[in-house]
Amino acid sequence: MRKIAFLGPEGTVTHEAAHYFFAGEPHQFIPYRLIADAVASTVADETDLSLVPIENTIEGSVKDSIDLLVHGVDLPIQAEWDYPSIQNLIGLRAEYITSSGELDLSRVKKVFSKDVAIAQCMDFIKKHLPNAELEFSSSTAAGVRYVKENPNEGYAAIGSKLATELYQTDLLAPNITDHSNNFTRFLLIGHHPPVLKPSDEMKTTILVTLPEDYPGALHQVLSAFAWRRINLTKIESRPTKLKLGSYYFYIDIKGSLDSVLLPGAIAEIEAIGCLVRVLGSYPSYSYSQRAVL
Ligand SMILES: O=C(O)C(=O)C[C@]1(C(=O)O)C=C[C@@H](O)C=C1
Repeated sequence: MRKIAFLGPEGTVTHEAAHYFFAGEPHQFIPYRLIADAVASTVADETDLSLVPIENTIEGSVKDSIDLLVHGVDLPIQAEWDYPSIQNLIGLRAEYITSSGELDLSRVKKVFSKDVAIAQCMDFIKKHLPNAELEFSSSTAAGVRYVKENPNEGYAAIGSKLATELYQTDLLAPNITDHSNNFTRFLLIGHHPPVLKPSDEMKTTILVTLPEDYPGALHQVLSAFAWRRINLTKIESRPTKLKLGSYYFYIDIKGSLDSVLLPGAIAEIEAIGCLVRVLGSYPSYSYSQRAVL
């Protein structure tokens, strides 16, 4: 049975996404306290693969995950998929019920959740939780578990429906993200390729470090893809962490590394002195597709 590492404890959005895409397959999902710990378990071969959030509709890139892929480890991307990130306000209902039987959210004193999840719900927080301090937890489910363990404090958490059930808490307000179309893209990384359904869409992710003192290098990189009509779906710069002002580019490309044109584009940008590292060439799945056979 394949072991899949994820950001725990049980009940995170990552855990929900893992269940959804591997439904019906006998996988063992193993929770870790941090994304870095999950990925380290895959590096150490204690788990076969790690599932990590990489990008969100509202918040953009999950920078910790990108930096891990780039600086921390050398694990190839095996697949990506999109999963709806539905956040809910969770707590112990009895704490917020007035004598007339109404739910009074102005009594919430503190809200716990992962930074990314709090950022996804800022409109709701501003409007409905005027007296709540915000406190980051290591994951959404860690926040929900903490609220359950600390009753009568006026605490609430932002997290998944799965966490509400697992930690026997109440849904104080469902679906509170700023936009209903809130998706998170997850990457499955590791050396052991999973058995997956073929997908109509393949993607390739590369890291490009530009040569120094080469004016217009980024323009040349982009034009190597443009004139071949290769579609870039994402380009993001991140610091190399080696020197102030030094960046690499994280580029998602539509298409497989086996396609006719992509190797030529990569060779062209290497020829001008760019360093290119391929992070993976893999199937991409939307929410309506499931990845297992
Ligand atoms: O904390 C969780 O529940 C996670 O799975 C992590 C994470 C993230 O950091 O992007 C994943 C998806 C959600 O958008 C919010 C949080």
